Amino acid sequence: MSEPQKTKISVRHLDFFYGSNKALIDINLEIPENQVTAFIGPSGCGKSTLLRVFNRMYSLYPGQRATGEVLLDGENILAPGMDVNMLRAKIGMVFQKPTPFPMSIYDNIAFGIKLYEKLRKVEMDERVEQALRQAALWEEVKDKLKTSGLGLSGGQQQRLCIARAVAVKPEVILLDEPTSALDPIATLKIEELVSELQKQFTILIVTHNMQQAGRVSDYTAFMYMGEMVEFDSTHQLFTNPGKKQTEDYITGRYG
Ligand SMILES: Nc1ncnc2c1ncn2[C@@H]1O[C@H](COP(=O)(O)OP(=O)(O)OP(=O)(O)O)[C@@H](O)[C@H]1O
Repeated sequence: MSEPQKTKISVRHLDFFYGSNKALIDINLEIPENQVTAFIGPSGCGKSTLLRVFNRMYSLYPGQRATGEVLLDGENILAPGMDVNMLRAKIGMVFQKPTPFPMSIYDNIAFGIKLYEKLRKVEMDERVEQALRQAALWEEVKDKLKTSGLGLSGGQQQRLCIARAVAVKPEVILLDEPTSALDPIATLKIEELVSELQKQFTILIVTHNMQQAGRVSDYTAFMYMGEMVEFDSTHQLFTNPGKKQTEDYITGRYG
């Protein structure tokens, strides 16, 4: 039943440094397209650092650097000539804490679109609606689009951030522990949404929660102390891990 997966992102011999501190060590990884890949591992193992490499978020900070290659559809995004703004249009990100802008629900979505496209009012209205529908938020907010995004509940705010990310039509969405600040019901909604969005996007999710990785992801990467210990289908990794370190972690022996 399984067809060969097309690779969306290839990571080759990636090292990452915070100043002289090496936080990622020779990471190699092939991330399949239109699948959900989860990154798990104990606190400090480098999950968020790796995620932030994929949209060059780190290059905003002096002293942080990555070496090696990260190929997005074959193009090295670490190359010095890479257009970082274009890259961030292709690779959107949602953070752990919901971070709506202090503006209306409508403008939260329109803001990002305006950075990349010039749309007429009707087109913009359509795009905002489409993004909110994709984030399963439209029905809850359609009558209050002009009110502040900050007035929404935490779970709604996180879906607004997801809407904001999908509105610019990215190819990849990075989710950095997107449910850790949410209650179980809001968490479930985001998890359902991830499954839905995977039809259109390649999704990478960092999570502390192994049950969540098991529920939402097709592939799982287990990291430990800056190294990629094991990468496999989620089913295989959780039922028959190839490495003792993975087994110890998923059976709760450390972490
Ligand atoms: N801004 C920074 N400056 C220096 N070192 C950092 C910085 N951010 C992270 N590190 C270090 O890099 C390593 C990896 O951190 P990272 O946040 O990627 O881990 P993580 O697996 O995402 O952890 P957690 O699950 O706790 O969020 C850790 O040793 C951390 O101390």
